[in-house]
Amino acid sequence: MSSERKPIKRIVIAGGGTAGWMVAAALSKTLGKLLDIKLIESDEIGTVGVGEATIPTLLTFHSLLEINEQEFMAATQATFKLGISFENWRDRGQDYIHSFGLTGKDHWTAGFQHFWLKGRERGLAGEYGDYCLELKAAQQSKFAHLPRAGMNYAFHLDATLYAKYLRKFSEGFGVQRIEGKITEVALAGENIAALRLDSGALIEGDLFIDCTGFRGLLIGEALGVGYEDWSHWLACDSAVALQTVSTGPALPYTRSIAHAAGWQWRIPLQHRVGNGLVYASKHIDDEQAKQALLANVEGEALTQPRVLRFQPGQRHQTWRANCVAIGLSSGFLEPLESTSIHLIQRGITRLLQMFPSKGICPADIAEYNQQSRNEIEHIRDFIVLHYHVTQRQDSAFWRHCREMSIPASLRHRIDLFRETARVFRVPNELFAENSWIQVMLGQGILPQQHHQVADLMGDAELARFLNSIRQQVDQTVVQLPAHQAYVESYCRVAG
Ligand SMILES: Cc1cc2nc3c(=O)[nH]c(=O)nc-3n(C[C@H](O)[C@H](O)[C@H](O)COP(=O)(O)OP(=O)(O)OC[C@H]3O[C@@H](n4cnc5c(N)ncnc54)[C@H](O)[C@@H]3O)c2cc1C
Repeated sequence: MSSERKPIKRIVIAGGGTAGWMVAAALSKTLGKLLDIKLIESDEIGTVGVGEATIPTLLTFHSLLEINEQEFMAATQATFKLGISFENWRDRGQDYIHSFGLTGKDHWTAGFQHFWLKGRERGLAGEYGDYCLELKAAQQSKFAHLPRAGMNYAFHLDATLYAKYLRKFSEGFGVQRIEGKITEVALAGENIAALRLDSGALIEGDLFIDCTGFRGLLIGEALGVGYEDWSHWLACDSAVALQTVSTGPALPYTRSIAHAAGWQWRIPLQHRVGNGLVYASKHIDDEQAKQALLANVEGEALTQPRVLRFQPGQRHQTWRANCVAIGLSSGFLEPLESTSIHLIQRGITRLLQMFPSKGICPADIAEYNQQSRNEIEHIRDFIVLHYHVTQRQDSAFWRHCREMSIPASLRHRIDLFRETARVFRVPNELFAENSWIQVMLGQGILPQQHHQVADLMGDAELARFLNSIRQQVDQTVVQLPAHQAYVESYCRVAG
C-alpha cells in the first residue's frame, strides 16, 4: 500500500459525457489551482446522448460552481421542472404527480398526511396534492421564482448542450481536453499508470476518473471490478429514444406514461421534446418498442429512433486503487426518477470531500464505497416501489412486477406506511418523506390508520387548518405566469 501514498496532482478524466464534464467543472473550479486536469474524449465514440431530466439537487451543484442560471438555461435550451406526472402507473386511466414540493404542514409528532387522512375520513379534505404549491402549479402549467426559495424546481436540459456548456466552463478553469480513443490502460501493480490513445500518445496520471459510460473501460475492463445485477427487481433493460418538434407550450414537468411492458418519457425543452420508451426486452422486442413509441409521440420526429441497452445494477466498488468511477460506468438503475445526474453530482461531492491530496488511503476508499452503496440502494428501493405497488394486471410485465419479491428495506417501508401512515427519512437519503408519501398514495396504498394527534382536532378546527393551506396554495398559483411565458422572458435562446 505504501506505493499508493503519493501526492495526487495529475488527474485524468476518461470520457466527456455529462459525467466527465461535470467532474471536470467541479474539480477545476474548486481545486484547479492545485491540480493538472486532463479530460480525454472521443468524438467518434460519442456520448449516450440521453439524460435530460434532473432533480432539484442540481441547483446546489450549480450554486457551488457559481453558474448563472439564466445563462445556463439559455445555453442548454432548458425549461423548468416541478415534478413527474405518473400516468397509468397505478392502473390504466389513473394519474398522479410526484412533485418536488412539500405538502401541507407537519406537526413535530406527525406528518401532514395524518391530518389529511383524518380530514378525508371526515369528508373535510380534498386531494392530497391540493395542499402542495409545486403540484398545483405543475397541473396548471405555471412557474415563477418565488422569494425565499418558495418554489422547489429542477430543469429539463439538452444533454449534449450541457456537456458543451460545462466544457467551456472547465476549459476556463484550466482543464485540458484531449481528443482521442483510449486503446490501452497501462497498469502498475494494482494502479493505473497511464492511458494509451489511438494516436500513440501516453497520458499519465496519479488519479483516474472513469467516465467512459456503460463500458466502464477503466474500472471494469482494466481493473476487473464486477457488476451487481438488479434486473430481478428492475425488469427494464432497454430504451428507444427519439426527439420530436414541440407542438405546444412546454410543460413544467416530465411525463412518465406506463405502457404494457415499460413506460414512456416526454421531456419538453425550449427547442424540441425528448421522448423515449423504457422497456423490458423479455416482454417486447426492439421493433415493437419502436412502433409503440412512434405511435405515441406528438409532433414530427427530428431523429431516428435509437435503441439503448442497459443493465440495472451497480459496480461492486466505485473506487478501486487510483480509479474512481462516476456516471454510467459506476452503475445505472433506470431513468424513472431522473436520479443519474444526481448520482454523478454526489460522486463528485464525495470525491471532493475525501480528496486524497496527500495520497490515497484505504479508509477513504472504504468510506466512499459504503456511502455510494447506501445512496444507490435507497434510490433503487424508491424506483422498485413504482413498479411493485400497482393494480395493473393487464400484461405479463405488470403481473411480474406485482408478484416479484422486493428488497427487505422496501418491504419494511411499504408495511410501515400501509399500517401506520408513517415514513421516516434516514440522514443522507435522497428522497424525503413527502416523496415516499406522494408515490405510495399515488400508487394506491391507503394507510389503515393515522396518528392520534390528528384526532385532537375537532371538525371545525381541522377544516380551518386544511382550508387555510389550500387557499394559500390556490392564491399563489393564480398569480403565477404561464411556464412557457416565464421561460421566454427569463432565458429565451437568442435567434
Ligand atoms: C435511456 C436513458 C435515459 C436516461 N435519462 C436520464 C434522465 O432523464 N435523467 C438523468 O439524470 N439521467 C438519465 N440517464 C442517465 C444519463 O444519461 C447519464 O447518467 C449521463 O448521460 C452520464 O453519462 P456518462 O457521462 O456516464 O456516459 P456517456 O454519455 O456514455 O459518456 C461516455 C464518454 O466516454 C467516452 N469514451 C468511451 N469510451 C472511450 C474510449 N475508448 N476512448 C475515449 N473516450 C471514450 C465517450 O466518447 C463519452 O465522451 C438516462 C440514461 C439512459 C440510458
